[in-house]
Amino acid sequence: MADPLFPRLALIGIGLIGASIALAARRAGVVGEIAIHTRSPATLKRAEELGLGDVYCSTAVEAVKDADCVIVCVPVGACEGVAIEIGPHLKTGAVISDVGSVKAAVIRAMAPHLPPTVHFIPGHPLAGTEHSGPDAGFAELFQNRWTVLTPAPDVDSEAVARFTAFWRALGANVEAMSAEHHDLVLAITSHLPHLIAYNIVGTAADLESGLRSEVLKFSASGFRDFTRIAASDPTMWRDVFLNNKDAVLEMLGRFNEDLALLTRAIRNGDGDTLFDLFTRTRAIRRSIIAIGQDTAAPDFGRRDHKPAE
Ligand SMILES: NC(=O)c1ccc[n+]([C@@H]2O[C@H](COP(=O)([O-])OP(=O)(O)OC[C@H]3O[C@@H](n4cnc5c(N)ncnc54)[C@H](O)[C@@H]3O)[C@@H](O)[C@H]2O)c1
Ligand SMILES: O=C(O)C(=O)C[C@]1(C(=O)O)C=C[C@@H](O)C=C1
Repeated sequence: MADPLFPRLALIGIGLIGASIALAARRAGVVGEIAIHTRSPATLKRAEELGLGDVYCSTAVEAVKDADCVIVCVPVGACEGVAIEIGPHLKTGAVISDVGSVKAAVIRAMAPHLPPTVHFIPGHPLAGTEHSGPDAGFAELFQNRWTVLTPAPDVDSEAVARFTAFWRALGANVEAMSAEHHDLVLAITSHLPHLIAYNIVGTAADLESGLRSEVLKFSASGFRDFTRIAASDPTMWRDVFLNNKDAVLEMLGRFNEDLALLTRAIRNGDGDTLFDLFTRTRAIRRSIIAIGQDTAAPDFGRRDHKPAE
């Protein structure tokens, strides 16, 4: 059997994403030993019961010792604390990454605490569900989905190639781009949709009780899809909005302008405006399905969007 890409992989945080990485990496045979640390002892015990790793560590320092690759799988707001803790204990030449849904803020928070002897390759798998915790993980999560990497331009290309190969072995398609571009694209494709879902479900929940019970009773349609998204982890999404503020506000501004136009069209009985928009959006959905990416990333076509080595 070929040598593993990383003899020791350390996962810090073992929820939906950490557990899915553990299962997928094990199945792909790309790692030797998997060391796991997570904040709560109960979750660490559960990870052990599920057989997600080989070594279960009560501290992050213990988990990263001699690790060739460390992936931090915690909420965005917890990344800085983890970097402070593990920074002095990282193996020379190790790849250090994360899976945070926001990139620029995570890089600002982590980079100052990492030694120059490691290769920092931030990442974001564009795959997930509304579930969290280690029981939610599954090996197929990354299959045919995008993972975006946002290494600084001067990061060692061999390390980037090795980490790209790791994600590809987990079934992902890999793209590299700048952290700022990532954050702008994800603001419209992921963060705003979640904000809209949280808001519409909140609006329904605030209706007077008679109407609210009707909403719940008849929610077998579009509203139900929103409730799935709005069931996503509150800590994770609080951190996303606190850490991608500018890009989300930019997209929210555009969204509100477009919503005002639709509001006016409805008030004025302007059916053409409504029909034209709905025709355009239906075509977008059909083109996404036609290229077989209804579960993958949208078009990132911009100058700083380049395939990973
Ligand atoms: N859920 C998704 O759909 C999704 C998709 C892609 C990326 N992400 C990103 O992945 C990261 C993890 O998300 P998740 O869905 O796996 O969350 P999760 O809640 O399922 O798991 C997070 C884990 O991190 C642990 N943790 C929290 N703070 C910690 C700390 N300081 N030290 C050690 N462990 C700590 C928690 O105990 C938990 O086990 C987030 O940054 C999120 O933005 C999530
Ligand atoms: O499918 C879902 O439930 C998701 O919300 C996954 C989703 C997304 O918005 O597409 C959520 C956040 C992540 O950062 C990446 C993926």
